[in-house]
Amino acid sequence: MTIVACLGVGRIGGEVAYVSALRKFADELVLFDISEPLQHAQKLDIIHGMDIPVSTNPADLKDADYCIFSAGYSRSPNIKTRADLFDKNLPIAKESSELLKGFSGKLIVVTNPMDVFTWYFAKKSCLDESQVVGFGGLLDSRRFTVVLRSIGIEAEGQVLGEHGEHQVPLFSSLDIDIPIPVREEILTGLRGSSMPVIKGKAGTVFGPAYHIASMLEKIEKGERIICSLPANGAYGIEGCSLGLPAVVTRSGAKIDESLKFDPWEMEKLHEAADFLQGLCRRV
Ligand SMILES: NC(=O)c1ccc[n+]([C@@H]2O[C@H](COP(=O)([O-])OP(=O)(O)OC[C@H]3O[C@@H](n4cnc5c(N)ncnc54)[C@H](O)[C@@H]3O)[C@@H](O)[C@H]2O)c1
Ligand SMILES: O=C(O)C[C@H](O)C(=O)O
Repeated sequence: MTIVACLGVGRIGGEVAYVSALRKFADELVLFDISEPLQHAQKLDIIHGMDIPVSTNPADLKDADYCIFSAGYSRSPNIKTRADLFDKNLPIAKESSELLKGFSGKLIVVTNPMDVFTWYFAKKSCLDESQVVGFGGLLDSRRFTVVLRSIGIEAEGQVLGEHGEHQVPLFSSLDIDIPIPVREEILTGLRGSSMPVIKGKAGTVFGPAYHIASMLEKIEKGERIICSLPANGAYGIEGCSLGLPAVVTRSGAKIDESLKFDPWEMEKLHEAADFLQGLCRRV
């Protein structure tokens, strides 16, 4: 029996609840949002579709196996980067950590800037670091796969680093050599890949929700994923959480340190770490 909770049930939380019920991953849902009418509407909309117990009692959050943290502000077209949401979403993360007292499941951090809030919950909240993992790398990797396919390269893209401007697509693992100027051009495209969705429908929904639900399933199976974790010295990085390959289970996570980076990738990864260390110091 698996209980999935969503803390913040706007676009992302609502869709993840729906998709994880639809995929029969969740046997029970707990929905919490600061907006009571929205929370009620999301519950009704789900149970009008399928038979699944849905609690809206915040006291039930602590009994969930997985809690998706998706409360807070999202980007509008005039908010340039995810990092620009830091000041507005930090108080929401702090408030939410109060609601998570006694929670012993796995927290999946989605709210942006996601890597920084992963660090916050892992290092500064009432939770144990082993309970916390950030979502973003699987989505960025899929976007990279889509771009590679559009230029005739059939490969599964992998994107590490920040879920944001300092993302690091891995080119050296591809069968084909991609020159630096082309890499930079692709990277610029990847940085902007969610904006047409935000402009067209106010926020990304299906892509993230699909991959968050997949991530829960991969955690259950102990499959390798790309996710945000405090690096704690991996690849020579300290003082921040960022996207790395890892095997994550309910009880912990093991970063896969076997990847080999070329100099361009290594430089980008350390730029991501430098940037995120600055923000993580502020939590
Ligand atoms: N990591 C990723 O890949 C990824 C993908 C998509 C969105 N996001 C981020 O996820 C967050 C949510 O995005 P969204 O599109 O669902 O936004 P949204 O505005 O649709 O939903 C956010 C919800 O949070 C609620 N909320 C605000 N303060 C709260 C509090 N203190 N307690 C409980 N609920 C509270 C709001 O009422 C709202 O319903 C944003 O920060 C967005 O940037 C991240
Ligand atoms: O781009 C955003 O602001 C939303 C989210 O982080 C995404 O990548 O879809």
